[in-house]
Amino acid sequence: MPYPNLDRIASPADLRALERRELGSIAEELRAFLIESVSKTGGHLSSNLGTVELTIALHYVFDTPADRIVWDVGHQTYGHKILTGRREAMSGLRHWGGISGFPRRCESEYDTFGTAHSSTSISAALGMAVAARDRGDDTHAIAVIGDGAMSAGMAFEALNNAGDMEGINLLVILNDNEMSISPPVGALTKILARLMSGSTYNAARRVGERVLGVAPPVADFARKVEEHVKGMITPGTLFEEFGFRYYGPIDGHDLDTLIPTLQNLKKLKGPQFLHVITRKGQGYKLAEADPILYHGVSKFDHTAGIQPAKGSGKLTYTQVFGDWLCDMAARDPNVVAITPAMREGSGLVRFAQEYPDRYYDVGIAEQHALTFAAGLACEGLKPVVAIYSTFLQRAYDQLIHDIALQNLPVVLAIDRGGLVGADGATHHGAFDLSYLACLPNLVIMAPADENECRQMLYTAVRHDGPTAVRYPRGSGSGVVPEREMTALPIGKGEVRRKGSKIALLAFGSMLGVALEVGEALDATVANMRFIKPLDEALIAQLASQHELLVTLEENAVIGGAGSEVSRVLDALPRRPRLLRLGLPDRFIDHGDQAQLLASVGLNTAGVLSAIESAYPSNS
Ligand SMILES: Cc1ncc(C[n+]2csc(CCOP(=O)(O)OP(=O)(O)O)c2C)c(N)n1
Ligand SMILES: CC(=O)[C@@H](O)[C@H](O)COP(=O)(O)O
Ligand SMILES: [Mg+2]
Repeated sequence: MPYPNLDRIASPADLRALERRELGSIAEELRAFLIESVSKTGGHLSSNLGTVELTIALHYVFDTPADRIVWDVGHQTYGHKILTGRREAMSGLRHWGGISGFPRRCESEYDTFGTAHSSTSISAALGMAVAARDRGDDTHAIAVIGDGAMSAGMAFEALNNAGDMEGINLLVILNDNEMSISPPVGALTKILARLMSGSTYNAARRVGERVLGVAPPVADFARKVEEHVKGMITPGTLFEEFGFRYYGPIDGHDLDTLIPTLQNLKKLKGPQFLHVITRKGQGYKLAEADPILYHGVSKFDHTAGIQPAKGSGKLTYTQVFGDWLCDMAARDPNVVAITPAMREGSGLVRFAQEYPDRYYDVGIAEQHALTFAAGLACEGLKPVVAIYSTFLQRAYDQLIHDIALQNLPVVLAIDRGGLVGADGATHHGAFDLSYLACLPNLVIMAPADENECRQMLYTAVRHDGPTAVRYPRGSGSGVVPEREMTALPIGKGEVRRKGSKIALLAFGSMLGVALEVGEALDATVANMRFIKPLDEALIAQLASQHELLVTLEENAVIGGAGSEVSRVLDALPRRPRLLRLGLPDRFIDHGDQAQLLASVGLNTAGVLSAIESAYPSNS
């Protein structure tokens, strides 16, 4: 499809050289390009369609990159990437060697701050605004944050800090589309809904029209907005109480409102808060109708839209978890489930429908999710927190201080353990075994197949103390879980293949590779199952019978399961050689999961070659 207007934009400077009336056609083409491009690469679609006009308006009004735009989460930055010289690169979005799906400082000077985990934008923009003030320059820092991301404690910590700051050019733009990935939850959602409901929104729009229609000088703008918006329309909004001047809500798809509003706000000093209303999926009917389905997509035909998956016949680990949870809830009325805003991704849709009174979506609030679970556990409930490995990083102190230290029976169902693929470095579950293994009281399991996942979850819920079951993104080898649930003996692994000289100790997802390597080398293969407590007796037995032990894990090699095996070996009278294989000490980019595993040597060929180097066949 031709994009004659977009073709003229190689950078925001080209955009700023245009007449305002020309921007409408840029928006139209940008939106069409986004749909075409994302349908070929996959990626986050709904949020990007919703921020087309806002992106154009920001780069048109502000002097980027000197003025800093910090995009919260950053999943809505495709338009920004296209307008900042990366249109060609969109064909490699989220693919091996291609550009990231999130802003990255190393990718462009316009990417002022790396994001992907939510709710960091106000803090980062505040830091930039304070630095600019202290340098004595007049640049602006703008945080663009969604209504979902706004629910996190960190966003409010930043507001609290910023609202008390003198002389800063900070603008927070709340991009309110009344959606997180799924519908937003909590009291803030209700406050925002009140701000934009019926008479308030319409009255605000009329104020905007009057004020902007006469293009008043800035002081007049500020005074009128204060009189009308503050005095008449939204007395004492939450954000004003935090020390911000609140403006809006305004229509985030109307360039004729957005641009003069931003131009006026640019002239004001101090913390400003602009409430913008957008629609997730705007301009693509299918995404407007189902913004959840189009939040994050694989390649699809954009004319036909996303079709029901044909299905590989294999269950994903997420589905295994979701099915287990429903079965478990049917058996045990004390089981409750918690998600920090990841209902779909964590496999909780069915549970939410079948057990609405036992389902808690707490918003993007991982820290709270864990402490909330701890409170429930204190009262005899059996909370299961469904959480991605990468987002659990947010709640580390809560895990230590509120759960592990008090030995509370909270089950962590940790999804996306290991390399996740296209989301890349920000989202890989690369560290959980390292940061969990050092915690007293915690039992940590990693299933080697789908049935083991179900049985481990059951083992976890039966255990009277904190537990973690860590499983990867996607499906396993296709093992169908048994309906029967049987608790595993805690801290016991199993030998899956007997060989000689070399023993492979596989943790979780690495068992398949270990078995292939075992066949090739006639090596012993153990499915270790537990990272904590480790099966020390099994390790001692393998140590006594083999010359080389090889640990395999899809986790940072530093501090992971292999390190724990090493500690066990230290205590033995005879210590065989140990080769620890896992993720290297660097951040790993985006790409296809199998490609990424191969790139770090965690496929069969890579493991064979590492063993050959460490223990040449003739040695
Ligand atoms: C700390 C953290 N938790 C969860 C997520 C997963 N996540 C990505 S986008 C998103 C929804 C964000 O909603 P909002 O900020 O309103 O943006 P929208 O998708 O509506 O554009 C969530 C929960 C995340 N990126 N970071
Ligand atoms: C931006 C973000 O954090 C989520 O949308 C994430 O990309 C979802 O990942 P999954 O596709 O693995 O559920
Ligand atoms: Mg939103």
